Amino acid sequence: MGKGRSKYKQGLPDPIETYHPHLAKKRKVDDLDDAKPSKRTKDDKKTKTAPVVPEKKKSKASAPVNGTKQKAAAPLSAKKVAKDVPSRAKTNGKKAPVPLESHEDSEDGDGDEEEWESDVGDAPEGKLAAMDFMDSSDDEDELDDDDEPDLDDDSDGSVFDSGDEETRPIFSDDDLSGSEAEEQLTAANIAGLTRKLDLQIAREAEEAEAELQDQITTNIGTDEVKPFVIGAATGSDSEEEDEASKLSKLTPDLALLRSRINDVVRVLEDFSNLCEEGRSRTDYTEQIITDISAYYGYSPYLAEKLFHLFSPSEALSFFEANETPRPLVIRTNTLKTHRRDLAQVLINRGVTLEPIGKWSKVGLQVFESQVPLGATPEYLAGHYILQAASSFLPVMALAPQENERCLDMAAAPGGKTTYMAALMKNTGCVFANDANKTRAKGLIGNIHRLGVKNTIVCNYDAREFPKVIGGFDRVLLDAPCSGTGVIAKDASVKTNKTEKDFLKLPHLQKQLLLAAIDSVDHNSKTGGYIVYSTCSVTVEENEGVVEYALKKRPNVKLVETGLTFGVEGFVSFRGKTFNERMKMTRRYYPHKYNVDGFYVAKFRKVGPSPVGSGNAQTEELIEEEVVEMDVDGPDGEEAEKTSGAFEWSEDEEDAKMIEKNLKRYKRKKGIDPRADPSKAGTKEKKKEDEETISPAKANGEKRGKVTKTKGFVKVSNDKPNKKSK
Ligand SMILES: C[S@@+](CC[C@H](N)C(=O)[O-])C[C@H]1O[C@@H](n2cnc3c(N)ncnc32)[C@H](O)[C@@H]1O
Repeated sequence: MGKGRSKYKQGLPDPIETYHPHLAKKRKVDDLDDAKPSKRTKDDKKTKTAPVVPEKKKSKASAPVNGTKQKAAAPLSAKKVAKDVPSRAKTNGKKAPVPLESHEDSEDGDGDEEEWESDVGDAPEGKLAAMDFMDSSDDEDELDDDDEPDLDDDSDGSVFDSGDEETRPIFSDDDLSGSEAEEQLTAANIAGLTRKLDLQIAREAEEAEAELQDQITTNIGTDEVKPFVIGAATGSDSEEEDEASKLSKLTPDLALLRSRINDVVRVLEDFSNLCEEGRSRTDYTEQIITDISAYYGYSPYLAEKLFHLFSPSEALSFFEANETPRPLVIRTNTLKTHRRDLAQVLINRGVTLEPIGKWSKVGLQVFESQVPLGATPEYLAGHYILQAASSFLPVMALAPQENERCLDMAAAPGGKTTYMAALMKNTGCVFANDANKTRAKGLIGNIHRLGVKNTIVCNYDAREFPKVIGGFDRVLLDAPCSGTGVIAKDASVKTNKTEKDFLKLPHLQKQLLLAAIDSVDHNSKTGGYIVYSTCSVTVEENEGVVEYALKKRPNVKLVETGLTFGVEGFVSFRGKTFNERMKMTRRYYPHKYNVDGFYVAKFRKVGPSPVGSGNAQTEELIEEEVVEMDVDGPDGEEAEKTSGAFEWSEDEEDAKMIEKNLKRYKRKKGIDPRADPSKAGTKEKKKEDEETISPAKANGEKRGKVTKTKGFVKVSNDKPNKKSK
């Protein structure tokens, strides 16, 4: 059976709210087994026979576990371990060409097409033409400047959970003619869904059994047991032990490592009761970061950065979720078909699928398929695109309207551009830009295949906007990023992102965001919005960038994204305080929603950009302003003042506030505030902050007086706007 014909089963995704160490321990070893049958006996045996901690170690702090004394696993040097021994992540064979993996990728992520190509290679002869449409984004080109971040590292695609069994979503009103059709569809799908349910029930039974076994063998759940998890303070008790310790550094016992990770989580979450005498929280935290780094194969630097985003148990859920692929999702191209029709055709071809959830009317989650989805006649005809569910979100937040003029600043390979065009029903105009020429070619391929007719592709460094062209109604900046949200898809992120990347990328992102803001027409009758998104979960690439933009451009304000789910953005993080409105931004996590990690922020431009802005690349970055805020910490008075300075709590206060801030800004820049006749904010149109993001509604929304496609004319930035609409 060729790869393309393999079944790629997709279990029903379960959002994991909280990590249960005692459950996961067993599951983890099973995962290892699944991935590498040859390891099965060994690991399995170890889990069942080895105690959580070896019994030899003698220490006052050790507590009896199942009648034995616990022994701490030797502390491991993560770097050493990562170098010398196969980590858990490496042993699970994720890099092996597993059909499930290749099908998990989506077209709007880097390198996705490469994997699909191999599928097509195995497809029947007549379908080989599919390669023409799919060889678009396997290129690894970078921007010319060596010092620029690696532009091709961003794998933007990710996919979304369709929801749990109880709340199985139904097809939306717009694409179902009636309940009869739905019934037919469900009946046709029933075999696949039943199989899926059976698998889930079996898995739950297995987990329950594992939990029972676990409690028997380790006494986890018995509160009196204090885990002894950190190496003895005085060092080893014997030579024999030293040897054992050395050996374990070379060949870490994954089950033991795992066990210690679980134990440390327990300690950190109930520190006063479970901590060992003389050990600080920092000791435990350092230990768990070292262990996570070794167990999952992350650089210690990144493991630490990611660990601190969550509570200890949630962090573990996050790392765990990164070990499993997200579900495969396709987006119906409503320019060519309806979701119901597409679903029916694909079901007839042997595809098991269902709508991804009530929040989307165009997404279908695929559980199983008899055919390569990148080579069906419907695919070739552009009836759908393989697209991560999380990739829908920024476009839904942007909510482009018919006849508007929109810019997608970093567009290749075009998953979001083509969705924008579909929401706009091929009216108005979308400028789809990407700095990478080769990737831009892939963008053109997708645009053609999906029948998009309102889009102009261009190839600029987006920091050159709005010098290239400005005055847009809406701008999407799906920024190049570190990809810490898509580790399940690209495990190389675990080790190849350095501290330097987390300085360079935010710098670029800030420049791009300023350019995005400056490219929007604040006088737009229907729009005036900017959406910033990344497939990264780090604060410096998200809230840090947004905060910077708010400070640099007091003429924008954060507004609700309109997205119906997602965790609120941080208003404070490890001593940094952000604008209060930051909670309007949305964070998405794999362990929480079974989507790739993502971030979405929406701004409304309420006044003109500062005179003289217009080339974000050359504009000086005022990092100090952000740093200034940090020093006082979250509760500092100064921080309050600073953050409040750019905050609009009441709409009616906007005009005054904007004017004041603009004057202050101009004075700071040495510009006479009276030189600019435009009164910031006074012409602000009355608009709802909360936009409806339902694509159907977006498509059907009442429009202003905008008529046809606006011409490809240079509109000077924020000058009294005379462009013809
Ligand atoms: C996250 S991907 C975009 C994915 C795309 N929005 C989609 O949905 O298919 C980021 C893109 O930014 C592009 N890029 C990087 N630096 C850029 C720059 N300075 N100007 C414009 N595009 C840039 C990269 O080539 C890459 O295609």
